[in-house]
Amino acid sequence: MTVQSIFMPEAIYRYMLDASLRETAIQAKLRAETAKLTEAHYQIAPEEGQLLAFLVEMIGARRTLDIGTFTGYSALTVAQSLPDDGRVISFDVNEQWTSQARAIWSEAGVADKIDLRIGPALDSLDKLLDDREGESFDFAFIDADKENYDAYYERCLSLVRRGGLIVVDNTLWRGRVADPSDRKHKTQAIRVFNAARLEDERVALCMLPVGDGVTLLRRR
Ligand SMILES: C[S@@+](CC[C@H](N)C(=O)[O-])C[C@H]1O[C@@H](n2cnc3c(N)ncnc32)[C@H](O)[C@@H]1O
Repeated sequence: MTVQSIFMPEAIYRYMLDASLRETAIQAKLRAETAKLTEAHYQIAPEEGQLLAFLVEMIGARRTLDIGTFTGYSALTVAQSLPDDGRVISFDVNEQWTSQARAIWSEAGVADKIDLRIGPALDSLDKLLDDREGESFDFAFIDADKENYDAYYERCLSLVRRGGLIVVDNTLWRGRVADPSDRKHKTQAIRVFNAARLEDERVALCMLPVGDGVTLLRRR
C-alpha cells in the first residue's frame, strides 16, 4: 500500500507513523480497499484522518460537515471520534465511490451517524442554509473540487458556529502552489484560496504540512 509524505524524508515519515498512528482496523481495511482504485490518491493520508479525529474530539464537536466523501475515510474517522449523538453530513456527486463508503460505514457501526447527500455540494450546502441551519455546525472538512474551494469555504463560514473549525485539504497541492510555472486551474484556485485566507480576519489561521497540506481555520 502506498503511504507517503512529500514533506519529509521517507524514513522519518515511516518512523512518525510507527510512533504515533492509531489507525482502527476498519480504517486500515478501507485504505487497503481504496488502494486498488485508480483514484486511490484522492483519499486523505492516515495521519490526516487522525488529525481530523483529534480536532473533533478536542473541540467536543457534535454536528459536522464532510465535503467530498469519496470512499468515506474522512467521514469514517470523524464519525468514530464523535459522541453517540454526533452526526456527519457528507457530500459527494459519485454513486459508485460512495456505495463503497456506505458499506464500510455499516461495517464500522457508524452508518447511523452519517447522512450522505448525493449531488453538487454547493447546492446541498445552500439547502442547509435555506433550512436555517446556519451557525449550527461545529466542524467542517473541505476536500472536494478545488475550483469551488472559495465557495465551499464561504458556505461553511455561515454554517459553522463561532469558535467552530473549518479544515481545508490539499492547500499545498503537492508543492505545485509554489511553482510559478504551474498555471493550471486547480493550482490557481488553491493559490487564490490561500491568498484570500491570509487577509481574512473572520478566522484564526494555521497551515500544516500534513498530508497534502491542511489549513485549519477557527471562526472568530
Ligand atoms: C479528494 S476526494 C475526497 C476524499 C475523502 N475526503 C476521503 O477522505 O477519502 C474528492 C471527492 O469530491 C467529489 N466531488 C467532486 N466535485 C464535487 C461536487 N461538485 N460536489 C460534491 N462532491 C464533489 C468527488 O466525487 C470525490 O469523491
